[in-house]
Amino acid sequence: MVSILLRLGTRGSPLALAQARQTQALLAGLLAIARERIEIRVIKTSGDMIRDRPLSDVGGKGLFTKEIERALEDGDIDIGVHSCKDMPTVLPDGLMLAGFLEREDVRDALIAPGIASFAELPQGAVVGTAALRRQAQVKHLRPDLQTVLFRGNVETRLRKLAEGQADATLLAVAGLKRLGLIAHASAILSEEDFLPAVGQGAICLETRADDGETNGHVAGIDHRDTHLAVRLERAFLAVLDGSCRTPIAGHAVVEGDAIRFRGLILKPDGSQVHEARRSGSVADAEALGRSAGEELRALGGEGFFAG
Ligand SMILES: NCc1[nH]cc(CCC(=O)O)c1CC(=O)O
Repeated sequence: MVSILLRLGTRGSPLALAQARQTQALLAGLLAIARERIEIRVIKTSGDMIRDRPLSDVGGKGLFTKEIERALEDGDIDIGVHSCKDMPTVLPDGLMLAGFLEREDVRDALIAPGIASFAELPQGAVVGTAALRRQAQVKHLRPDLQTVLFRGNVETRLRKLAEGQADATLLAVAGLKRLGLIAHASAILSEEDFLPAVGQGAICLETRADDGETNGHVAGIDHRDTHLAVRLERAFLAVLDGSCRTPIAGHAVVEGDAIRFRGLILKPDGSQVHEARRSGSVADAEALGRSAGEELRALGGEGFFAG
């Protein structure tokens, strides 16, 4: 009988399971641990159960992570596998993000049957999206388009589109690829027009800070460039997300020891956008992120920030 060495906790959605299997394969491959010694445990989160409201109305961040973090704290699992995009900027005491898997494509895709590009969407077309960021970006580029709430996992949104609940939807390329559904994409949207959410396309591995053995394993599969980029992006987000109830986008790219970043805040109706850019050394990644966040916080002004 093989005794379990590592227990991975993940949501039960098909995407979350694909991410856990990818983590399991990397741990098995890079660390030469038998796959049977790495267990995947499915943990339902409140985000999976609340289906009918925008996540921003029910407390937003943390809904996909809280129950997994509790299992980590209770010692029921050793590693929480999360979409980095769904991860709050402040973690519970005693937990840490020990590593990141190599990032997938960070961009958003347009799914619109019979249409080949965003520009081709007819006047007044209806775009289904759950993310405030995507809604604001759609409205910024095309004030004539309508947006409707489109929640649920990737498969649910594709079904709603097929049922005619909207003319188009936007989904992360990363999720579509991991699910083998990228063929549904009508077009990949440019980062210039649709800057992704902080952490988009990256998988992060959360552990107990004092679990040296597990942290050693995770360090062995950690992807350096993804780790540095996401650290910058999350430092940027941390400056803004406490005070700012407005759409935020940001993406950092590492090249050797250099890192560059572009971040945005938008009004939810897309009528106004503020941008910050930074470049520097990877040694300063988090400081660069914070300073970009502070620049936007200072620019924000009326309409961007909650009282
Ligand atoms: N907000 C839901 C969510 N969280 C992570 C992904 C997949 C993309 C990723 O790994 O960043 C998605 C779906 C989507 O935005 O299309």
